[in-house]
Amino acid sequence: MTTRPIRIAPSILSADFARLGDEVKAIVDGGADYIHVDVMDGHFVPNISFGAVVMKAIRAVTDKPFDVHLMISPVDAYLAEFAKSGADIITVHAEAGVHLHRTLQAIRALGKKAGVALNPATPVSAIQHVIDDVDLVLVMSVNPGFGGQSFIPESLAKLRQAKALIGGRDIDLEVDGGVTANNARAIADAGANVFVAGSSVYAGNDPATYADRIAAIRAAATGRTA
Ligand SMILES: O=C(CO)[C@H](O)[C@H](O)COP(=O)(O)O
Ligand SMILES: [Fe+2]
Repeated sequence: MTTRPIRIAPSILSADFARLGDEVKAIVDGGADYIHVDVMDGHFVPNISFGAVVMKAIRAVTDKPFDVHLMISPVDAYLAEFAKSGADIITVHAEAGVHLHRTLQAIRALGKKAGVALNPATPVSAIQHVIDDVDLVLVMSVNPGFGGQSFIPESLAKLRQAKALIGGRDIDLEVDGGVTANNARAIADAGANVFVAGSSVYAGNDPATYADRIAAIRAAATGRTA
């Protein structure tokens, strides 16, 4: 199991968008460590979500770090806008452009933490030569584009490989897709320390349930009983 602090990052993709500010506040009150913001362009992934304008509007609700997952290609032209609109961690996909090294440097030059995401079919070796240019590695455990999908079991082996590549570096290992209290222990054992959870936190959109769901994932990930 990882020795890095466990962070729970609920994805607002499954929030009730008609009450988005309240939904963000509710997960903060429920114990979220990060706010995971899924930006989809209808080109890199087959779905469109929202952009920097919406993210900026919810930035005022909390001081918690915004963990922004950009499923955009090409992405470089949008980095400054997301940085200015309140992102703390900006994660781009390794598959989204041919100049990944330049993109990661651009994120750091904006004063933000740089993350790199891997689709399920992309090998860990794709980021071997940029590992010293990132603050976070995101292993997609579903094909990106939609919330509510099932965790791909092969992701556990991939997380172990990513953890081995990270070694002793100061880099977070994030898992995204199909994360629940039932698989969080195995995921933590594979080396992840940042857990994105959309539908398993927001299902039913009842704010009264969020704290228990976040606590259950955290307890499973840390090996405690909820
Ligand atoms: O990046 C994503 C999808 O592309 C989402 O962050 C992810 O799917 C979270 O949703 P869920 O926990 O419901 O799987
Ligand atoms: Fe995501």
